[in-house]
Amino acid sequence: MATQPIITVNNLVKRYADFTAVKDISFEVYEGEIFGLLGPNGAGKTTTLEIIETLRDKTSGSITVDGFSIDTQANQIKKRIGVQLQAAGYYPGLNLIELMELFAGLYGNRIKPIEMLEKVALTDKAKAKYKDLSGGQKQRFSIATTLINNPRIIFLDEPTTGLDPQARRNLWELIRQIRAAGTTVVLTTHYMDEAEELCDRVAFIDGGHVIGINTPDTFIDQLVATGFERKKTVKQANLEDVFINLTGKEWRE
Ligand SMILES: Nc1ncnc2c1ncn2[C@@H]1O[C@H](COP(=O)(O)OP(=O)(O)OP(=O)(O)O)[C@@H](O)[C@H]1O
Repeated sequence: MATQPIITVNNLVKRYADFTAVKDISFEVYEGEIFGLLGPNGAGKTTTLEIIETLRDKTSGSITVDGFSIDTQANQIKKRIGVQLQAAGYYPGLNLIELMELFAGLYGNRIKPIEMLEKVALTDKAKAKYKDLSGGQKQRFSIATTLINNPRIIFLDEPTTGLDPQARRNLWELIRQIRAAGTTVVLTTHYMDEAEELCDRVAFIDGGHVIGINTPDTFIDQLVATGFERKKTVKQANLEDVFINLTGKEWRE
């Protein structure tokens, strides 16, 4: 695993009126990794992501993305990152191919929409409207839109929330494929099994502070070394294993 930083956040602070949501946080994301931002509701994850994505102003601190400063080179950063567009921007009258063409036009990029849909296994829905997709398909389409500008880094905010077990696992595979194709992935999630399975490193954010940053394995080993013992599981499987065993691993939508 390369440890070349592609995102560097130094002493980031974000105040909303008299409330400080992000309190002097610093971290690096390495090129080629899947990096998770974890933490309770309201911890400051989305605020931090949106500042890095150039969608929100910071109060103070410095950020570089792929070598470009957010203060002076935001346009360069925008060209190099992929951000999930809000579903509200998905014009209801257009099908997936037409939406892809529209977004590509906004980026000034020439892409083959069908190839983008192929990347996320949605070619058979090419003529469908976004509103008619299942939850998993909507997430995949949304991820496809992040890839239009062939970005160096993509940002995914809770990409598997609300998905069934098959769709979650298949989305993990899709995210791994995107990483394998050379794109760095930064995501937030409230699912710790997802972070453990998918992320190379995670940062825990709480109350606007980074309270820990490491690989999932190192965090777990450190906790175990303190004498922590999980209540012993006597069962060799859990209900999710039953679910997958009964209903299979394929996309179900
Ligand atoms: N535009 C805003 N104006 C005022 N306060 C805001 C604004 N946006 C976010 N906040 C506050 O900043 C804090 C951090 O919010 P943020 O959305 O970054 O948290 P989060 O970690 O992403 O939470 P969640 O896990 O619930 O998505 C919260 O207390 C939130 O209410």
